[in-house]
Amino acid sequence: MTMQAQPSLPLSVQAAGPISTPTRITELPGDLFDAPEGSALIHACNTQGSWGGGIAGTFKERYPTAYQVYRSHCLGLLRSRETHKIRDMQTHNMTSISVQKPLGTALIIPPQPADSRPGRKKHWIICLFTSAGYGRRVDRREQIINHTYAALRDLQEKLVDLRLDGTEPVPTALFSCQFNSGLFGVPWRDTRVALDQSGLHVTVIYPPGQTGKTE
Ligand SMILES: Nc1ncnc2c1ncn2[C@@H]1O[C@H](COP(=O)(O)OP(=O)(O)OC[C@H]2O[C@H](OP(=O)(O)O)[C@H](O)[C@@H]2O)[C@@H](O)[C@H]1O
Repeated sequence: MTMQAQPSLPLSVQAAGPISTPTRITELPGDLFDAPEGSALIHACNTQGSWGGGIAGTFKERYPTAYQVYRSHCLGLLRSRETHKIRDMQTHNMTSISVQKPLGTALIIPPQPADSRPGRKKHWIICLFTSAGYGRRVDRREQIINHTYAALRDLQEKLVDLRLDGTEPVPTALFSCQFNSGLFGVPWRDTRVALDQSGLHVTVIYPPGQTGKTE
């Protein structure tokens, strides 16, 4: 199945508009890896440098060089921490927490020449660092949601910088899976709210038979 990005909505990084702006998110059944050549595939990552199960395992198998870029990025930051301001889900007050880098950020990996295979499309890969741990050590749901908002803000800023830089090609469109909703155990509707509020134009692909949330 060949999927088209939202043709009337070229990739553009919009300032996060008011909540009432029309959603820029489309959900379609299919296979994320069928996304058009040159588009970016977004998935949720841990900060330990592991793409093990779930869709990450497929990313690792299809893009082994990109996986090494992701892993080196994580290992280089394992001893770095930074302070994040987050909203306490109970008191709704802003509070500061110390988190391990690169939690709450995005990593944009251009197509890696060594990952090219005959007949396979070249894709950018975007890692959203939404949980430090994985498996039994996965972060709590509210932490993952907080880091998702932060990582989407960081992605928006990095896409603006990429476009302003002008010396490098940019992803032709943004595609994602229903990230956080599998092994990270966060209901898709919660992540979808963060995605709606990010102001990004994203086509979300979900396996046929899994429910999407179409507008
Ligand atoms: N081809 C395809 N096309 C479209 N959608 C596809 C698909 N294949 C699967 N999906 C769906 O994509 C969503 C994400 O579900 P996932 O469980 O994979 O990821 P997640 O974001 O919840 O969690 C991240 C952690 O899981 C990983 O593995 P490890 O922890 O390392 O073992 C990472 O490394 C992180 O740590 C689910 O809706 C799947 O149905």
